[in-house]
Amino acid sequence: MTVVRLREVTREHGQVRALRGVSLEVSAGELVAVMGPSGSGKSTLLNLAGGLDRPTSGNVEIEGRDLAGVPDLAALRRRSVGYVFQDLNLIPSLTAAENVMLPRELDGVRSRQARTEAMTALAEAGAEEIAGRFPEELSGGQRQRVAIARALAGERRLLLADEPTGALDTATGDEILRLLRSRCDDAGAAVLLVTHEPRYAAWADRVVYLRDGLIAESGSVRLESAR
Ligand SMILES: Nc1ncnc2c1ncn2[C@@H]1O[C@H](COP(=O)(O)OP(=O)(O)OP(=O)(O)O)[C@@H](O)[C@H]1O
Repeated sequence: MTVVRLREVTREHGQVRALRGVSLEVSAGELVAVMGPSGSGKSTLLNLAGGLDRPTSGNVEIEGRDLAGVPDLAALRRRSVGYVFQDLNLIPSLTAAENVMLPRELDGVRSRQARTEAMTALAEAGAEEIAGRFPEELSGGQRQRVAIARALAGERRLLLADEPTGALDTATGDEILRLLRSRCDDAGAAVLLVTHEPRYAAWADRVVYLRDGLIAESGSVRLESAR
């Protein structure tokens, strides 16, 4: 089953053509790595795939729904899409658990259930013991785990991760990749992962290389030895 489908998507910012006609499908259970030089359009692609931005032309479907026809994109995003971006957007006045709960509560999930889900997701991300702490009390790696937990809570079908391993050490980066991978394998999520690191791309089923806003190359990987 296709979870996200982009058809001939372009995105222009004035004179800048960030994407120039990209078609891509990611199925349930599939992890696709997006690589390419700085400015090649990787973040733009992720933003469009998750409905955070709209294409100049072409269309994007999430779970069979064309986003152009969705009246409440924010609700669809909260329900179906988990994001882990580099600036993690954790809310400083909320604890780790409350940060994870917030999108679920906005979506109408009762507080008690949202908390249970948050604790499960934090445990999965290896961050259970910091549930009650505030972002400023956490290390970079711990904040990253909270952001991952927030993306995982509520069993969203599409996970978008823009360099989620950022400045983390290799062991923590590997752990995060293992987590994303198991979401694909065990829960049937579709994952789009932007990374500069071949080490992490090796966890993907497929790697898409962007260059100047176009897919320059696409191929399957299964470098078992890297895992
Ligand atoms: N809001 C914007 N306004 C103007 N230009 C933009 C905007 N967003 C992106 N661009 C331009 O679109 C192109 C693609 O940017 P994008 O951030 O998608 O690339 P990237 O591959 O993710 O880069 P990096 O690896 O540095 O994050 C770049 O030339 C960038 O300057």
